[in-house]
Amino acid sequence: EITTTDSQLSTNFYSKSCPNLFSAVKPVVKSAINKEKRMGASLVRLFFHDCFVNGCDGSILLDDTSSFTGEKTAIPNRDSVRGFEVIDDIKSAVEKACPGVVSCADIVAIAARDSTVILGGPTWNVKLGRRDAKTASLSAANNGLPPATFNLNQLISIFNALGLSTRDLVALSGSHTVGQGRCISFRARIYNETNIDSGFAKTRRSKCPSTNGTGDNNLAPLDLQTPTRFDNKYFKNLLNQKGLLHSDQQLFNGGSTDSIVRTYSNSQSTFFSDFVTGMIKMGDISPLTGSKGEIRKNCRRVN
Ligand code: HEM
Ligand SMILES: [Ca+2]
Ligand SMILES: [Ca+2]
Repeated sequence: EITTTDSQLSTNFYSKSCPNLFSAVKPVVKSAINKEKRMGASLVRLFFHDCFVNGCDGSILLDDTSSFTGEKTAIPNRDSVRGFEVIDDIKSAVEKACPGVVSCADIVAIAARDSTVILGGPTWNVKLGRRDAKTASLSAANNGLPPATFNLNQLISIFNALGLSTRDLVALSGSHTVGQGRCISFRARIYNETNIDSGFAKTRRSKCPSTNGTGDNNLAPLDLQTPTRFDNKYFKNLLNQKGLLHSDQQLFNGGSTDSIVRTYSNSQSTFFSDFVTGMIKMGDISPLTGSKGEIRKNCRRVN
């Protein structure tokens, strides 16, 4: 099932209605990353976790209320996805510049791009014109986001179902060149798997106890070399069996994606160019356009 449209999104969507949009967003992203480098990674991930669940519609931003359960408590998101306060700060700046015009879904897309650039990655023109969902789905978030336990075929399938290719899967996974994972996400890998560098496993075990429930939230960098720099070191790690997540190492484990990982490890520019292609395709997943959805006033609730 292909859910991407050759969308009605366009890079100049707000050029008349909000000419200063990009200059309103960027300094807020910049100052958030200056405060905490990891936030850049968190904002890139927020875009992924929005787009994979009913499309890039800002659904992930909706807070739970007494009468509504959104996506924030889904297993892949709870105690893990972050950056909501930064999105609020960006929204405030954007509302000041152009009240009632720019969707929260588009703000997430721009923040992901700006974060990538600030951390040293490639730039691209962000397609815009998404509108905000009036609903969110806990079950869709639980079912639509890939867990780190997936094998290569499962990863390929979940990406293909959204119109993203195997090459997009590998390129987009390259965003694990930045950010952190919790012990609970990589415990089984560092204790039970054999396709892992033994010294690397030993280092990671020192802060991630083997007992379930102990140290679950202890963090480790997804890229052991340059965790705050957007580069191709993640792929070099995979060649050395130093992927932190099971799903990372699946991309270089004797299967069909080995050659793509090798290509990216040898050519950062090829990685960057495929990453941009992947981010634009991911951003095209079933947007709400025209009169669908709304422009939220507050990204955390429907109007
Ligand atoms: C291919 C399937 C993927 C799986 C199984 C996966 C899984 C994960 C897991 C388990 C974590 C650590 C979460 C935690 O322990 O709290 C993580 C972090 C992260 N993921 Fe993925 N991911 C995938 C694809 C992607 C994609 C496509 C992107 C973006 C385009 C992305 C961006 C990130 C970033 C930047 C972080 C670090 C976030 C932070 O430090 O706050 N991931 N991912
Ligand atoms: Ca969504
Ligand atoms: Ca890196």
